[in-house]
Amino acid sequence: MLISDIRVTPVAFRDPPLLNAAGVHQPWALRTIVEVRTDDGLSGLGETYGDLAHLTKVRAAARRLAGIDVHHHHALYAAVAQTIGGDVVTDRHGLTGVATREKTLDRVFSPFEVACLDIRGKALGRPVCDLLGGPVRDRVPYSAYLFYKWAAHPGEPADEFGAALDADGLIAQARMFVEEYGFRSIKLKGGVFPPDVEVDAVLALREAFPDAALRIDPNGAWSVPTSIDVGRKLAGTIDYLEDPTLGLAAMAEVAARVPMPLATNMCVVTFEHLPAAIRDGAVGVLLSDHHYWGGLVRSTQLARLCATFGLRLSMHSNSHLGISLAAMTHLAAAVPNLAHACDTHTPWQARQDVVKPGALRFADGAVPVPSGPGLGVELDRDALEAMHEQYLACGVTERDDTSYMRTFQPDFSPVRPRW
Ligand SMILES: O=C([O-])C(=O)C[C@H](O)[C@@H](O)C(=O)[O-]
Repeated sequence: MLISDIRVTPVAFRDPPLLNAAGVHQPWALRTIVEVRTDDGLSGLGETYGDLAHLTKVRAAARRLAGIDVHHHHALYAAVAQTIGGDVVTDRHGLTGVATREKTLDRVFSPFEVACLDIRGKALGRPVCDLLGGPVRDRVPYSAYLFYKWAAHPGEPADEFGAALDADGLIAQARMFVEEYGFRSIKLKGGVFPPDVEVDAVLALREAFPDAALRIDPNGAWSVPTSIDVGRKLAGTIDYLEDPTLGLAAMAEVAARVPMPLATNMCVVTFEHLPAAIRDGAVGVLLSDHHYWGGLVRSTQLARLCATFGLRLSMHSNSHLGISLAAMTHLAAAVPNLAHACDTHTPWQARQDVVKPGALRFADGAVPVPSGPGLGVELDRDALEAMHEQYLACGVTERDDTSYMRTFQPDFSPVRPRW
């Protein structure tokens, strides 16, 4: 089963005006859809980030992968590595060289790996989770993801979500998602308003949803003292405090002084970051994400390392479509030590998708693992074309707007803590 052809299609879809520590979501979210075809007529799907810098790397890699056997994960990884180059630079977390290169490589490799697993599953007539060790759960719990939100992007008509700029607005937003999707876990994207306002919002959510698992994530917007203060005020209220502050050293300082574990998708984003994080006790919960941990197989390896070193595991998400939701669900189904409901942006994004409806649905806050072969989702080619047209027309693409990219890539950092 040799790769014969790869099609890379950037798409854009409407994104509501969600507020976070780095600013506001743009009217358009960008993604890249990867279709891998083999010489024996099978095809598989992958999905990844859509900013121009990343898309350019994905396109360059796609040109080099013809002739590789879809079973040969290591050969695929090596071929993608050749297209990435070997720049050694310091990343924003002060870690050098290998980590930065590996981070780029893993991000570019991921959609190709997922597409190859989709093909291998289809060839065997088995779901992708069977290729990852088999399911340990047949439905994957997800979390409602609350954002402070403006009613509409400037100049645009109001959307169906409405505004949420205070505790009452967030509670209404949570009710909407809990009623429609059955979520039992709720995450608040914070770092927008003064910390005490956000503490009060979380306490209000606790009162409104006494049985829900709660978490808050300000994406590093708080100083060490503020993070400690917030952590202490939320003792007994949240399951974990996600990325309260920036960098491993600051996280370790906070972790030693708050009663709940700290979680991250910002200061541990590649395997090279793990030793120092474990040594310093900076993190208690790791948010995995196959889009940047190098695909599904490497994410199961990460899960094993977390089990070995006593880190709990949750799952991060960015604005995404159904191919990613399917991949996330297969991965989560096959990871025994996943301890928390996974993040997803689907409720914000489900109005338009590149996959045909039906295979993915939420029931009681969870997505049943698709049972069809491979990822179990089918490309809607008309929708793909329409969303590609939107990409060409939306104007974000030519700017390669990095502030836009920062909002959607998992390890963006505000320059310094804001509060
Ligand atoms: O930690 C997180 O959940 C994220 O970084 C996810 C997104 O980037 C989120 O902040 C967003 O959508 O703006």
